Amino acid sequence: MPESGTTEAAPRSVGATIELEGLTKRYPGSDRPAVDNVSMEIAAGETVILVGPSGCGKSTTLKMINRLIEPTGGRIRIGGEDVTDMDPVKLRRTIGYAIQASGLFPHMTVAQNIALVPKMLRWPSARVRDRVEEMLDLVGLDPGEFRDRYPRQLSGGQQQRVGVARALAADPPVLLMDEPFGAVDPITRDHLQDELIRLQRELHKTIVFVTHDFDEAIKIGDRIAVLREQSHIAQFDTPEAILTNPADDFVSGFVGAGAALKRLNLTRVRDVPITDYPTVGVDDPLDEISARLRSAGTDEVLVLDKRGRPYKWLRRGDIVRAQGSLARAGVLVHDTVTRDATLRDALEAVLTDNTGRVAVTGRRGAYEGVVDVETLMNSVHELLEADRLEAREAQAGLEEQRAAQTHAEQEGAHPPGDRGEAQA
Ligand SMILES: Nc1ncnc2c1ncn2[C@@H]1O[C@H](COP(=O)(O)OP(=O)(O)OP(=O)(O)O)[C@@H](O)[C@H]1O
Repeated sequence: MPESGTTEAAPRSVGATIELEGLTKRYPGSDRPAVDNVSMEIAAGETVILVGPSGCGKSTTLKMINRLIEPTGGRIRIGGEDVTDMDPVKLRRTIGYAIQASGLFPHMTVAQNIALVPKMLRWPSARVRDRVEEMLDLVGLDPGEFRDRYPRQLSGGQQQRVGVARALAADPPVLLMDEPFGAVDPITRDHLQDELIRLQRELHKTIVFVTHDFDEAIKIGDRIAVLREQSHIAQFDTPEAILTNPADDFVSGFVGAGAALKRLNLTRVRDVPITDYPTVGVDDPLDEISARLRSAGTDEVLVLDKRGRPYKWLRRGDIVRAQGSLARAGVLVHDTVTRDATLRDALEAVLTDNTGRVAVTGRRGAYEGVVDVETLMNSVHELLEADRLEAREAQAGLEEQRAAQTHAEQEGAHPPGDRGEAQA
């Protein structure tokens, strides 16, 4: 089992291995198992995504890992320890669990929700309090603002963040996530995905994540298990391998059309040049802003709010029309990306804001730079070019093989039924 470190206020346990061996679930009254004989090894600190069509058994597989559903056959080992027969309540205190629509208790405050498992584990109250603050900070919510709110006073995305904070509160080595971002709008969903990637870079938990969204799987997963009925594994590999080399028609069908464009999901904003852009503060005097615009050499500046977050794009003409106040001038920033966002997110943001660039933000949404549309287009071209080259090579290989086969057949060197391999 992983060490939980010292007994200080902020213990850090990293991920543990998960081994599923012949795991099977037969629901009473069904003539065939919902999950049939699944074996899988997940490394410590790895993020593994289970994807597959509705009803294929993803959730059942996931819930057997923390024994919310009792397996009818097979074994589960976590950190090398067989937990198949362990007290399920004890087991669940060592495994974080986050679900769609956050699963928060409505009559408890945010702080009480997050404190739930640490309290059950009888942590001293000062440590619980510190932990709640730390967790809220970790998921990008200001503790002062959110600690005492009730779930109904939060947006869907904020609820989901609290759900993740709660799942991580007792510092479990393993985190199970069942379509955690399934119920939020696409932009919030992208941001939550980015945050999970950032968190995981800090925390190194072992994460098993269920989704039926293949794009989400590509973005988040170190490896993806594509499942068919009864959780039979069609392919278990890295996103790159599944996109470029799907094991069979079922997997290609699941990967879907536009595999080249989907590769945009594999490149992150951090992988392309992020450049500086002229900025001004929302409280700066108008004449200073004008001077900044003149000296900037661009015909636009980015206005940051009091906390340094992108707020508005402001053009030269806007200042003239502003008549002394910025309130009605400029165009609000609708979408931003973090360094963990994919190029696809960035392209979408550029298209949403229609300014030719997107602002890149860091912790708590603070401005860090921009990525412009040319940079994005260059990367798209490079990706597509690489795909074309690969396709051309594959085609050339195929033609060579066929030519050799035709040649061999013409020579009549093969008895009937022989598939005609090329002769050396
Ligand atoms: N409690 C239950 N009793 C009987 N059958 C069940 C039960 N829960 C799930 N099933 C069946 O087991 C199969 C797998 O269900 P499961 O929820 O694991 O699938 P899933 O892949 O997570 O689906 P979805 O993507 O739609 O959530 C389905 O055929 C479902 O109808």
